[in-house]
Amino acid sequence: TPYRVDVVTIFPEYLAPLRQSLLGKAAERGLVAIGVHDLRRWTDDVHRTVDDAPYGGGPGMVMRPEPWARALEAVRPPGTRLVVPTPAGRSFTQAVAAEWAAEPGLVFACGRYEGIDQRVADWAARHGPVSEVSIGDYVLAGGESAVLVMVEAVTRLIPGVVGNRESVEYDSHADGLLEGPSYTRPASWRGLDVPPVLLSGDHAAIARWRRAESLRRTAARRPDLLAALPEDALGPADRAV
Ligand SMILES: N#Cc1c(-c2ccc3cc[nH]c3c2)n[nH]c1N
Repeated sequence: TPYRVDVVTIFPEYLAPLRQSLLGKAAERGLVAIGVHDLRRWTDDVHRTVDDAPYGGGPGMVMRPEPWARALEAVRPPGTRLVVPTPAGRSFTQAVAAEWAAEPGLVFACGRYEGIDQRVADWAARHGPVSEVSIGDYVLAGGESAVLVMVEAVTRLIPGVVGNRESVEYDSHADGLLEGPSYTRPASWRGLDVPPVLLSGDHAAIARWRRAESLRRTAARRPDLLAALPEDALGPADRAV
């Protein structure tokens, strides 16, 4: 059975890229099934109202709970994880993507305005797991871009979606570190040469070099990742770096 992704949004056309390329092919091959649903389908007034003023005052509008509850009752298979993108969420990481890729599917609730009435997530938690997550420390105008990011990160981990399995395992963040630099032909280009070890054919030396480059780059660009590594992640050879 395909990995099922459903997205509820007031901008369904924003999710059109989900039908392109990698994901489009995976959908054609029956590995992934994607549904995009317009929240306004579940409104009950002639104006198809989805928002209202915030209790307690403050700027902007808040998304009303009732259309969301009707939409999720129609779209969400019981027990399926509901993902709510929000700048106030827990961090979405490669580890979270891997966890979700092992589940049967996901339902995404895309907020707009100042967000969705909190009672929607609270109510939804009675019918299955709910994850309020953020894709980074910057502010977007809505959840749709975050959904595109998370759907890509999760579905590429589903077996068969990415042809070359190895490229998934050797990703940055797959082992908690950043991947090192990559090179291809020509060996010398505009006065810049490929590191000789990569042309040596000595696979043990190449593996050592790549590990050292990965550690060096991680220490330089993301020391937070290095600090977060489990105790036994760095071997004796790594300490030499
Ligand atoms: N995920 C995530 C987000 C958002 C986000 C998510 C949903 C809404 C709804 C209105 N504004 C939003 C911003 N901003 N920055 C992130 N990393």
